[in-house]
Amino acid sequence: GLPSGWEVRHSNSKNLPYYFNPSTKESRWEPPADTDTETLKEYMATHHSMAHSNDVAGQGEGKIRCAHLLVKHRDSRRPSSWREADITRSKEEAIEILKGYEQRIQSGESLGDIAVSESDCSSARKKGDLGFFGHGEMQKEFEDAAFALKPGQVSGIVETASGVHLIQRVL
Ligand SMILES: N=C(N)NCCC[C@H](NC(=O)[C@@H]1CCC/C1=C\[C@H](COP(=O)(O)O)NC(=O)[C@@H](N)Cc1ccccc1)C(N)=O
Repeated sequence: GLPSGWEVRHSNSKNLPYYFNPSTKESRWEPPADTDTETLKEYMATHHSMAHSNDVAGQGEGKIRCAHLLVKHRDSRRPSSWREADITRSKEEAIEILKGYEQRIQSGESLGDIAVSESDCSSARKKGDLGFFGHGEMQKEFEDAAFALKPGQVSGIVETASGVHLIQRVL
C-alpha cells in the first residue's frame, strides 16, 4: 500500500490523481517513494473510477466548492504571486485592502470579478474558483471558515500562512 499516511486524491482542476498526506499537508503529483506498484495499481483503479464518478459529479463525499480572494503580505509563507514578484506590503495594509474589497462586494460587486485582477492566488485566472475540496486539503483556518459558510455566503477576513482571504462558498 501507500507508505503510511499518504492518500491518493483527485485534482478536479487537472482531472488527475495526486498524493496527499493529511498529517503533513504535503501534496505531490508523483507517488511517494517505496510505493509498491501492485497495490498502487489496484488502489488507482478503484480510486480512479471513484474519482472519475466524483469528478463527474464534482461533489465527492463532504466536499464543497469555493472561490477566494487572497491578498498576500511580506510575512506570507510565499510573498510572491502572478501579479507581484516581491510582495512587501504589511499584513495590516493587506487587511485594509481586503476591507475595501469587502465593501465593494457588500455593495453588489462579485468576489470573482475583483479576484480576477486583484487576487494573489493563481486561481485568480478562474475568478478565484478553487474547485471542490474536502477536509484536510486546505490550511485549517481556511477550511474551518469555508465549511462554516452556506452556499453563496462570503466569509469575513480569514488569515492563513498564505495571507488574508475572503472566501465565497459556491456549492
Ligand atoms: N485544491 C487543492 N487541494 N489544492 C491544494 C491547496 C493547498 C492548500 N492551499 C491553501 O490552503 C490556501 C487556501 C486556498 C489557496 C491556498 C494557497 C495557495 C496560494 O498561496 P501560497 O500557496 O502561495 O501560500 N493557492 C493554492 O494552493 C492553489 N493551488 C489553489 C488553486 C489554484 C488554481 C486552481 C485550483 C486551486 C494548502 N494546504 O496549502
